[in-house]
Amino acid sequence: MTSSLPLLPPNARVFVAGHRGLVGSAVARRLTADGHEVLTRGRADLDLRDAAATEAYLKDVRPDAVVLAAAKVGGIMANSTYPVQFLEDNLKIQLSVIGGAHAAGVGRLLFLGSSCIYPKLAPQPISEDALLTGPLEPTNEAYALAKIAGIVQVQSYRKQYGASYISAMPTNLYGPGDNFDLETSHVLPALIRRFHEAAAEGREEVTLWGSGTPRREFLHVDDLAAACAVLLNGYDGDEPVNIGCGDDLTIKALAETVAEVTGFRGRLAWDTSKPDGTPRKLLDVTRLTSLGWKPEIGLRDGIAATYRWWREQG
Ligand SMILES: NC(=O)C1=CN([C@@H]2O[C@H](COP(=O)(O)OP(=O)(O)OC[C@H]3O[C@@H](n4cnc5c(N)ncnc54)[C@H](OP(=O)(O)O)[C@@H]3O)[C@@H](O)[C@H]2O)C=CC1
Ligand SMILES: C[C@H]1O[C@H](OP(=O)(O)OP(=O)(O)OC[C@H]2O[C@@H](n3cnc4c(=O)[nH]c(N)nc43)[C@H](O)[C@@H]2O)[C@@H](O)[C@@H](O)C1=O
Repeated sequence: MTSSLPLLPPNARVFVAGHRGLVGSAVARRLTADGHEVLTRGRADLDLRDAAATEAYLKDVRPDAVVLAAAKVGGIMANSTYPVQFLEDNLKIQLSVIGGAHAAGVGRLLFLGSSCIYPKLAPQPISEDALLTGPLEPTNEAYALAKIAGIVQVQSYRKQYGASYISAMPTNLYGPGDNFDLETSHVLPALIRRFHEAAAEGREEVTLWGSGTPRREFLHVDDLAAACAVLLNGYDGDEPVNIGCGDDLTIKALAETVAEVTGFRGRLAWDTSKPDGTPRKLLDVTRLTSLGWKPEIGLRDGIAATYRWWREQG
């Protein structure tokens, strides 16, 4: 269901959970630019796995809306190495924040899931109704199940209490504020770092994970934040909404683009002892684009801007 009314009032007070992360920081920038007041709380002051503390905080500040961008997040190796934390931390954060928002009378909430919630071999591009139609990708099953529970939690608050809570499923994201740790990061920041360091050290070969054949769709986080604003203002339906750019490429093609941007001229090698993950997960974004959103940052420009940002961090 869509609405012609702005579902988020002007100058709304919005609690962005996870405001220091890739997504939360971009959403906070966007909402601030749109004239809203962004409320934040660092993890040292509020561990969002603590349901009582989270509810007390939300009852104290009583925001008009909540964006749930706090989560235990990581790339393929982190997901497959630490399934306990990816399952339990995410379930706890979701129970605390979504339940706490309802207890505090918060009228509007946006929950962020991920494209990995869909079956490993879902038909491409993946539409929202592919959810729960087949087995999940094993490297991120624990994380995906936690996120699926979050979607059902949102739908349950809608059904039982009429809450105006919604879910969005972003594709692979990148941009300023990303995690560049080689063990835990997603592929795009890992490639930027690997190629930058190899070029700086004059190395002739860089080894990447897997076979290079899986396909991924990448969206700049500022485009994601714009999509979140569109959804907060104009979408109030039970079904999650996919957020992606509508185009994908192989990891090998991504690597060639990142190598070009970072000035690495050497060879690529592939460590096939590392997992490939799902072969493809291109999202069908018809539902979102029908609300008037479209991506504005092309992949090469986005990678170049992210590379500049990362170098500026020292
Ligand atoms: N990155 C991606 O490619 C994609 C991300 N998403 C979704 O977007 C959302 C945000 O991801 P992203 O920004 O990339 O992740 P980040 O790791 O960059 O940010 C996560 C944020 O959550 C906070 N956080 C984690 N655990 C707790 C806790 N127990 N208490 C308080 N704060 C906590 C972190 O705090 P601190 O800074 O203190 O660590 C951090 O600010 C997630 O739901 C993720 O599933 C979906 C698809 C793709
Ligand atoms: C957003 C999404 O992110 C994760 O799923 P993923 O897309 O499979 O993750 P990824 O970005 O880590 O890898 C993408 C591809 O790239 C290859 N690859 C090559 N070289 C490196 C490398 O150096 N690092 C990494 N991380 N990957 C590499 C890697 O082998 C894989 O084939 C899940 O957390 C999932 O839960 C989720 O939601």
